[in-house]
Amino acid sequence: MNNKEEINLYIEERQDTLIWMQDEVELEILEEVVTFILNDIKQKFQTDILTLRDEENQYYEIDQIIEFKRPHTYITIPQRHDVKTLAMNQLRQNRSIYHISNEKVLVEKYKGTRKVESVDYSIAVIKKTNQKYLDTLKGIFDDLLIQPKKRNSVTQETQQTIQLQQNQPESPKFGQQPKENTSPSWISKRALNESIKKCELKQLTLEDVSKHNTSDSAWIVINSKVYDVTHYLNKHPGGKEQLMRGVGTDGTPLFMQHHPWVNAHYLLEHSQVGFLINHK
Ligand code: HEM
Repeated sequence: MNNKEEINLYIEERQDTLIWMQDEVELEILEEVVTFILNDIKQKFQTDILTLRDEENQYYEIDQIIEFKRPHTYITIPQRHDVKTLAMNQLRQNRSIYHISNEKVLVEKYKGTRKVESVDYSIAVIKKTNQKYLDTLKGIFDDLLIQPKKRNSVTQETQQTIQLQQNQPESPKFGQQPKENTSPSWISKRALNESIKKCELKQLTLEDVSKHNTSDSAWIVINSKVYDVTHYLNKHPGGKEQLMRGVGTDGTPLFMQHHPWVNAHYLLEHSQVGFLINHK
């Protein structure tokens, strides 16, 4: 007998639940539906980059969520602290349930416990919408990046853009060296990430840092670099409370007092939000 499978995606007041019958729906279709939902989230929150993690704070790519059937995936947007991810046991106001088959998706939308909408999408429409989103993205990339030496065909380029989009951003675990990008591509994913990151790193004052002094948004300065350690708090080997002592401040002296041998930048490179500048 076949069982029901379920995946939940969470961001702010929103919960998207995918339900399908085990072994009846092709993985490729599930991936299209997850992509469809994530594209919608990207548009609503006006961002190109989403980060996906499970309850253990482990990072995932879209295809991995499906492959490993992560039941709960939390979506965050790097450096957007106005977008909160609610705790698991908190009720979400906006819930959509996607009942998926190989031909169509029935979406039921709820506000609280009240059902407000029920829509049918054919898989073809979902694929088309995803493709449209990619084309828009491709347009933006084309404007931004150096063109490939040889363009083979539109489909191949689109395929590469799919890879770029789905692999964004790189997903190392805290404390782990990110894997080198070895896949051939007309623009190195790493170079792209780095250029995006460089643009995003801000010049910050101690006053800016002091505003992020809670466990919901915890910034710390170590050696003139500002890191967002919100997600490292529960991973800090010395405990959350110890790390909180330095949050919102230049934590370099405390850091050096306890463990001058620890390479903070290696551990927190991907959580850097900027550089400390002297104000006045
Ligand atoms: C600035 C505020 C901080 C304080 C007060 C603090 C304090 C501590 C304390 C008391 C320990 C336990 C040492 C022991 O077990 O004997 C510890 C361990 C550790 N902390 Fe921190 N810490 C701070 C910031 C950080 C930051 C920003 C990082 C990292 C990126 C970090 C990474 C570590 C690591 C890796 C250990 C384990 C060290 C080892 O096993 O040798 N800490 N910390």
